[in-house]
This record gives sequence, structure tokens and C-alpha cells, in this order.
Amino acid sequence: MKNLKNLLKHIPSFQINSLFDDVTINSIEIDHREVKPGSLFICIKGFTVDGHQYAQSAYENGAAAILAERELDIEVPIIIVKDTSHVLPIIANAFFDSPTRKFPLIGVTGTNGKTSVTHLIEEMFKRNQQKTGLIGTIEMRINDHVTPVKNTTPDAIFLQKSFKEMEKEKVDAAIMEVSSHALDQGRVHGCDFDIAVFTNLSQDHLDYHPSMDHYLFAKSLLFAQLGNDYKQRKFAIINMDDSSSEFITRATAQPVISYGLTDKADFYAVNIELKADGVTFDLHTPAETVKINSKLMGLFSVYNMLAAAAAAYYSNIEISVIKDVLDNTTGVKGRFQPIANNRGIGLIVDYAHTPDSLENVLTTVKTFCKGQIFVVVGCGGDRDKSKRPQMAGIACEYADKAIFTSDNPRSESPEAIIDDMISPLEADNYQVVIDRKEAIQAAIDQAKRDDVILIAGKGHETYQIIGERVLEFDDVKVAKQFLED
Ligand SMILES: CC(=O)N[C@H]1[C@@H](OP(=O)(O)OP(=O)(O)OC[C@H]2O[C@@H](n3ccc(=O)[nH]c3=O)[C@H](O)[C@@H]2O)O[C@H](CO)[C@@H](O)[C@@H]1O[C@H](C)C(=O)N[C@@H](C)C(=O)N[C@H](CCC(=O)O)C(=O)O
Ligand SMILES: Nc1ncnc2c1ncn2[C@@H]1O[C@H](COP(=O)(O)OP(=O)(O)OP(=O)(O)O)[C@@H](O)[C@H]1O
Ligand SMILES: N[C@H](CCC[C@H](N)C(=O)O)C(=O)O
Ligand SMILES: [Mg+2]
Repeated sequence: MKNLKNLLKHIPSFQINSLFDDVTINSIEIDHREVKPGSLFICIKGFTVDGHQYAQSAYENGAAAILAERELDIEVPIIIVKDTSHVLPIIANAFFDSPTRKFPLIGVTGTNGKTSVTHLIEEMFKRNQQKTGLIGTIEMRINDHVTPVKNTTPDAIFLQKSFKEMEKEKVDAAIMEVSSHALDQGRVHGCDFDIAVFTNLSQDHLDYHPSMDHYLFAKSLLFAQLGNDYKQRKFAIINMDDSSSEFITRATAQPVISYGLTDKADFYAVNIELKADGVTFDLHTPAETVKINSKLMGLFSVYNMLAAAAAAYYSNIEISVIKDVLDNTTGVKGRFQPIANNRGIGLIVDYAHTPDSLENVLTTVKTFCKGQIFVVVGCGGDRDKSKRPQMAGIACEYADKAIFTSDNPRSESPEAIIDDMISPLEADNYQVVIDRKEAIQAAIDQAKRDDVILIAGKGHETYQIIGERVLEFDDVKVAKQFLED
């Protein structure tokens, strides 16, 4: 609970329609359906609707005050600011008393690898007998208590509220994925990051960002947000093999720790051996060199392990603990997840939904596949259309046979999405099976011993969004069902 007047001390400029010395705020809400008696409702002009149109309903649900960008004819204190979206994280942070100042916060950004890296870091803290908070694509969890999330990086209220919970649970660190959408919209403003990690940048989200430069700029904001207070030990951990690393480096005033595959980096991997059941390499850290024998697959996983190792190292976790996790981790659900079967087929469910990630996983499959490679893949609706033909081209180039199907078509026609994928294609080693279940069945029916089937795009997802409907769908369960038939 907070006194409204005290909360507003954090906003330098606003207008009010009445005096409100005694107004007590119990919660802050941006969705009128969540408003309870005593809430402060903040009207946000969204991409779809203008939250101001729900102000009256928020009042009817008991809002004690409303923060808006214009006057409203409603009988509660109305606080008017120029930009409610910008004020939202400031108020959320003040309402929950800046929880991220109370524990170390690690943010991971980049096109691919955020979930993989955050989970690895979490595992390292846990192996070190420390308490953790985690926020990302799959879920929010505090130690082992799980809360579902709608976004990879939730809105400022959900975030600050979660951090407050983490503070109460006395976590030793919080680790979170920071999406470019979140950075662009200021969802993480007020988060006191101690370590920021950059994985890589490749094409995605050009439905949202006007260009790759805008996308990169959004990513760089995480590094600018590390601030320039040298009294605190803050670090930017950057993949120096990625062509965007220089831009990201220039965005931060804090020390940069680099990782990569050459001895120019602070953390580097050499003598890498990609094997059918994992990867081995020598991990060089500023302290010592250790041999890693990991079950994770592919060169991209080496990068993820380097990023996680650097973040853990600068969180004072011993190399022996880091090695223990890298040697034993089995990875994240839906990320290069093998599905056991007795037909001698290698079946892998993976979350590759960008050209770069699809190329990375298919290249990895190629290193060990003794038979033919099948890939079942589609592209999400209402998302970057320009990645569609690129993903189809990569599928046909690296696989022997591609089966193009639906991902989450959302409001688009599944046929039109697949048409965008295949119309510029010159290759003909593909087949179109619109229904994802039938597509998986088609791949399993055609595959023989020693072949590998990669089911890409949906990974951990347990649903398929078709139009407005969210249907139950789990690539792992569907594949297992056909493997048992
Ligand atoms: C494009 C985008 O970022 N959209 C986000 C945005 O939605 P929006 O602007 O469309 O909101 P809106 O529906 O117009 O509503 C405006 C305001 O009215 C309020 N409202 C709305 C309806 C109502 O009945 N009552 C009401 O009060 C809403 O709560 C909101 O405050 O604000 C919402 C609330 O914070 C987010 O959930 C929503 O994410 C949607 C679900 C989404 O798909 N986002 C994707 C693009 C996204 O953010 N992805 C990234 C990264 C993915 C990755 O890692 O690759 C992520 O972090 O998840
Ligand atoms: N470092 C990496 N470089 C390239 N591809 C990767 C890397 N790590 C993982 N991938 C591929 O990208 C897919 C998604 O990985 P992950 O979920 O870790 O990324 P993410 O950045 O969290 O994605 P999202 O933006 O959807 O949250 C994996 O299933 C794998 O195919
Ligand atoms: N965070 C990504 C996930 C994409 C996953 C893919 N299955 C899809 O639905 O396009 C997005 O929302 O763009
Ligand atoms: Mg993720």
C-alpha cells in the first residue's frame, strides 16, 4: 500500500484534477479487468487499443485514481502526464520500492540463446546452493515455484511485483531474458542490472522494428542501462565473434568481458569437438582452463556455455561449480530436445524460429546424421514476414527433405504463410502439409533407421494459436504418439 501523493513524488511533472492527500493505492494496474478497489489504473495507448477507453470501467471496478494523458470526466483523482507508458515503469518501481537494488540482477539479450543462457546461469547458482529468480519465455520462477508468463519480458508491473516477491524470498540473484520489444517499450526501466549479457544479433522481429539498425539499437539499450557508477561492480558480457559486438560495446560505460572462440576473448573455447552425443572443449577463463564434456549439442551451445560461464564467474561462482553444471546439464525443454524411440530415428524438437537458429541446428544435425535429414517447420503468423523465405531456403539447403507446415498462424491464413515461405524457392526437396500433426506424422512415416527428424519452431510450446483459438498442441507429445503407433 502506498500513499498516492508519495508515489507521485517520483514524477517531476503532472497535472491533477483534485486534491488527494488521503488516497491510498493498493495496486497499480494497466488492464481494467485487473482493477480492484484501491487500484491506480494507468491508461496506456497500446498497439491495438487505447487504454483510456477503459478508464470508466476501471472506475466502476473500484479504481481509487487514474493516471492518464488527458482529462477524463470521472469522479476520482485524475493525474495527467504527457506519456503514461514512460511513467509506468517509474511508478511500478516506486510502488514496489526498487526491489532490484536488493539483489544482483542479470539480464540476457540477443536474438537467439536468451532462454538457454538464462537457464544455464540459474543452474549454476542453484548448484552453488544459492536461491534464484528467473524470468523468461518459458515461465517466471522463484526457486522452484513457477508462475506462467505471457511475454518473454513481462510489463513493468508484473516485473517489479515479481522482483518484490524475489526480494521477500531472499534470492541471491535474479536472471532474466530481456527482449528487444521490452527494451524498446521501456518495460525494464528501473531495473538495476548488475550484469548484462549479449548473445548475438540476426534477423527477427522486422514486423516490429523498422530496420536491423533499430533492432540493434533496442538491444544496446540494456548495456546503456548498466549506467556509469564505477563504485558498483557491473559488467557487460559480450560475444565478440558477433558482428554487432562493437556497437554493443560502445553502448556501455561499464567494463566489457568478452567471450568467443579465439584467445582474444576473456572467456574462450578451443579444441572443440562436436560429437553425436554432445560437445567437448577447453574452457579458458581468466582464472584457469578446464576441460568441458557437455551433453549439449552444437557450436551454438558452446557460445551459450561461454556466456553463462562468464556471468557465473563474475557472480563469484567457482569454476568447479561452473564445470560441474556444463558437464551435467541436459539443457532446456524444447531446445534441441531428443525424443527417445526404438526405431533408430533421431528425433529432435527445437525452438528454432529464426533463419540463424534454424541454420545452426541443421548444421549441428549434419555433423552427426548418418542417414537423411527431415525438417518439419513453419513460420509464425503476425510476425516478421521477411524471415519466411529465408527459413524455407535454409530448410531445403541443409535438409534432404523439408516438410513445410503451420507454426502459430494467429490471424493469418496458414496457406498464405506457407506460400510466402515457398514462392521464391528454387529447390524442390519439400512437401507441404498444412496440419502440423499430419506433417509430423508424414516425417515419421518416411524416416528410416539412422535418419534424423528435426521438428522446429515451437519447442516447449504446448499450444497452437489458430485465429483467436489457442489449441492444445505439443510437438513432443505428438511425435511420441506417432512413434508408438
Ligand atoms: C506488440 C507488443 O509488444 N504488445 C504488447 C502490448 O500490447 P498492446 O500494446 O497491443 O496492448 P493493447 O491491447 O493495445 O492494450 C492497451 C492497454 O489497454 C489495456 N486494456 C486492453 C483491453 C481491455 O479490455 N482492457 C484494458 O485495460 C491493456 O492492458 C493495455 O494496458 O502490451 C501488452 C501488455 O503489456 C503485452 O502483453 C503485448 O504483448 C503481446 C502479447 C505480444 O505479442 N508481444 C510480443 C510481440 C512481444 O512483446 N514479444 C517479446 C519478445 C519475443 C521474443 O523473445 O522473441 C516479449 O518480450 O514477449
Ligand atoms: N547461441 C545461439 N545461437 C544461435 N542459435 C541458437 C543459440 N542458442 C540457441 N539457439 C537456437 O535458437 C533456438 C531458441 O533458443 P532460445 O530459446 O535459447 O533463444 P531465445 O533468445 O530465448 O528465443 P526467444 O527470442 O524466442 O525467447 C534454439 O532452439 C536453438 O535452435
Ligand atoms: N517470441 C517469439 C516466439 C516465436 C515462436 C514461434 N513459434 C511463433 O509463434 O512465431 C515471438 O513471439 O515472435
Ligand atoms: Mg527466450
